[in-house]
Amino acid sequence: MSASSASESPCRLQVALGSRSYPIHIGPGLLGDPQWLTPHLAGRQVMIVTNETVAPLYLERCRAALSEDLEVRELVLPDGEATKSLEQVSRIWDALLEAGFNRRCTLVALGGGVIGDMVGFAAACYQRGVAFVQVPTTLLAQVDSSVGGKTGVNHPLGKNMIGAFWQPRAVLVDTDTLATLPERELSAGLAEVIKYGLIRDAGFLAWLETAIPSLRALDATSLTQAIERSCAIKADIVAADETEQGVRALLNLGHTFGHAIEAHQGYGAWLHGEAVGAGMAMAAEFSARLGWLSMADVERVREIIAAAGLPLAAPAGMTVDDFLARMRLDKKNVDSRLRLVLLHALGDACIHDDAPPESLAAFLEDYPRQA
Ligand SMILES: NC(=O)c1ccc[n+]([C@@H]2O[C@H](COP(=O)([O-])OP(=O)(O)OC[C@H]3O[C@@H](n4cnc5c(N)ncnc54)[C@H](O)[C@@H]3O)[C@@H](O)[C@H]2O)c1
Ligand SMILES: O=C(O)C(=O)C[C@@H](O)[C@H](O)[C@H](O)COP(=O)(O)O
Ligand SMILES: [Zn+2]
Repeated sequence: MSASSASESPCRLQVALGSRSYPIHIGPGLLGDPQWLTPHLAGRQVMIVTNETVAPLYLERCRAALSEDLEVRELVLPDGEATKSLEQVSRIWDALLEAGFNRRCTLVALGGGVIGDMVGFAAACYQRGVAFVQVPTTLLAQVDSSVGGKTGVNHPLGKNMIGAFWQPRAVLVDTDTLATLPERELSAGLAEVIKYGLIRDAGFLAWLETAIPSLRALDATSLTQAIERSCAIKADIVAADETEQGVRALLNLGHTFGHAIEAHQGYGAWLHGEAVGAGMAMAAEFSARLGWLSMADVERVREIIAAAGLPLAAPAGMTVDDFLARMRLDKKNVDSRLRLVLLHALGDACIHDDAPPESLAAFLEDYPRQA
């Protein structure tokens, strides 16, 4: 993407949560410009937390947006989904205490969803809760993880099992950062973009069917359109149901299967977006088995997932029991009833806890595995 003037006015969305709200700013050149970050600082103590891949690319630019009179610290964590752990979150708490940071400090999460989820959780717990700002640098984080306040870490037995709902003060999406994103990570981000079309917006899905090549080619206009529409849908759903008592669970389309794949394969072997891509193909096909979706619609789902460069088949060797054991731990489940997000049409998702267990087991048995 081309860098443009930071004075260009970015898109501004709002996440409205009862009496509170926070902005999502989307545009090029936000990172190095003080006008976006400074208004959201709680006090003078600021800690930028990033990782070893993002630091050499963007830490200096982010640091430059903070004036000299602030007390700024930096913490660079290791990279990777396997590091999304309590151990790394503890390092954030250690650094905050060693710096003598108090309740008026602000954490800045500079990076992808792994950094955002961990920094948000560190902020939720430090001295019972401090301010944080999301500065997402992957497509996935810009369209999904930076918005909505789900924070946390993985457990060997399941994804995001330890965490808290803790909302950021603001989300600053600098679209210029996508220029350095590896192709595989861009595809992973597209999984969550496609998800929004599938659950809420058939028109957006139809647009994506034609726009996937330009999105994969990093066309700035198409990317900005996709990010804005994705964030608007997510902001709307989170505003309606902040803590996932109902409609927010729709954002989990493909995740019941996807999280099982990620945990079973070992965190990082499959990217989150890849697992969600295959998981959405599985959810579409299971919806068709139960008679809720036509095979023509399933084919459209499979085509767009494949066009985005995402896998369709489940991992080789992952058995029905491997799936079911992980799926039984899913956070959406109520008592012992397994809940799934399924499609009734493209653009219309529903939460189901009534799928016959024997149909699910038979479906998992039949679903194609990678060679
Ligand atoms: N909280 C939520 O609502 C939510 C939503 C979706 C996903 N998630 C979580 O987010 C995580 C996945 O996020 P992700 O896909 O961003 O993964 P990630 O954070 O691991 O980032 C992907 C890779 O890209 C690198 N990177 C980041 N920005 C870059 C840039 N601009 N240029 C080059 N490289 C860059 C990272 O260092 C990493 O290697 C998962 O843990 C998932 O569970 C959370
Ligand atoms: O924001 C949400 O709500 C989501 O479900 C978004 C998902 O894309 C994301 O992967 C989320 O972290 C999954 O949440 P979980 O509660 O299933 O762990
Ligand atoms: Zn997700």
